[in-house]
Amino acid sequence: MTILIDQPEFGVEAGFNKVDNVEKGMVLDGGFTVPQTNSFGHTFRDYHVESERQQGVENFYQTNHINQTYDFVKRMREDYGKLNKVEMGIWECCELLNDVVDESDPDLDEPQVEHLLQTAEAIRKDYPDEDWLHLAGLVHDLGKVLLHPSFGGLPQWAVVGDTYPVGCAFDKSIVHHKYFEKNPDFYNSAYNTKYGVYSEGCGLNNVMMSWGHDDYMYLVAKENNTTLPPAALFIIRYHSFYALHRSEAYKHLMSGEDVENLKWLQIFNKYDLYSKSKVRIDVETVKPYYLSLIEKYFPAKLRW
Ligand SMILES: O[C@H]1[C@H](O)[C@@H](O)[C@H](O)[C@@H](O)[C@H]1O
Ligand SMILES: [Fe+2]
Ligand SMILES: [Fe+2]
Repeated sequence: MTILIDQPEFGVEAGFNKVDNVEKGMVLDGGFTVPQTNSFGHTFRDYHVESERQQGVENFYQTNHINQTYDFVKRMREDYGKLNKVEMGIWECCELLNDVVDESDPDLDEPQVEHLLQTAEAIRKDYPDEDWLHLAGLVHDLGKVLLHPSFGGLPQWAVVGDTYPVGCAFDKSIVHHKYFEKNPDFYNSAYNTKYGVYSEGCGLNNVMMSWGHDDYMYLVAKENNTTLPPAALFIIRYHSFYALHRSEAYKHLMSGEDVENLKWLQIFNKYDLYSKSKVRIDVETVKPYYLSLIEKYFPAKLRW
C-alpha cells in the first residue's frame, strides 16, 4: 500500500518559489523551478570557472580518466556482480550515505542523502502520479555506497563522476577529456576507434560503461528483482552518461529501446541536476512515503 503525504514546501528559501522565478529561473509544469545558479553562485556543471571546488574536481577527473580502462571495468563488473558484500534494505543504504560527499561534483558539497531526497521531492512536484520516478530519484545514487569500507572502500574515481563507454574512442564532449591521453586504452587500436569493440545500433546494454555508482546500482536493482519499470532501470544505469543525454555523443550505439528510454532520462536529469541546493528536506516528514514506495518495488533485504 502506498502512503500519501502532503508534499512539504520545497526550496522556498533558495528562491525556488514561483513568485520570483522570473529573474531566478524557469518553472516547469508542476512548480519545480530550475535555478540559474548553483549554491556557489556559478552556472551548473561549469568545470572551468574558478570556484572553491574547481581544482578538486579537476584532480578527480584526471585520476578517473587515467584509470578507467576496459580491463579495469571488466574486473569490477565480475567482482561486484557477485553481490556478496552486504545484505541490507534500501532505506538502510540511504542512511549509509549520510556521511558521503562526492568529490566529482562542482555543484554540491552536501551529504548524498540530501541529494537523494532533493531529487525525489523535486520530481514529485512535477510528476505527482509517477511514483516509480520518485523512487528512481531516491535510489539513483545509492551505488555511491561503494565508497564505504564494507564495500571495499573504493576510491572516488571508481565510484562517482560522469560515465562514458570504454572499448571505443573517448568522445571529446567528456568533461576534462585531455586526461584520457594518459589512459593506456587511448593508444590501443582495438579500443580507440569510433566503434571499437562495438557495432552500429548494438544497444547500450552491450556496451561497457566506465565503472561507478550507476552500473553498480543497476545491477543491484535488477539482480534483486525490482519491479521498477525498464525506464527506471535505464535512468539508474545511465544518469551520469552526460556525453549521451546532454551532448548526444555515442548515439550510433543505441538500440530503438534505448531511444525510448532516453526520453525519460532527459526528464529525470533536470531534477537530478537542478535540485542540488543548500535547502534541506525534512527526512522524518517524507520518510513514510518513501518507505511505502520501497516496499512496493523492492524486497525487504537486498544482496549488495
Ligand atoms: O559529479 C556528479 C555526481 O557524481 C553524480 O552522481 C553523477 O551522476 C554525475 O554524472 C556527476 O557529474
Ligand atoms: Fe549520480
Ligand atoms: Fe544524482
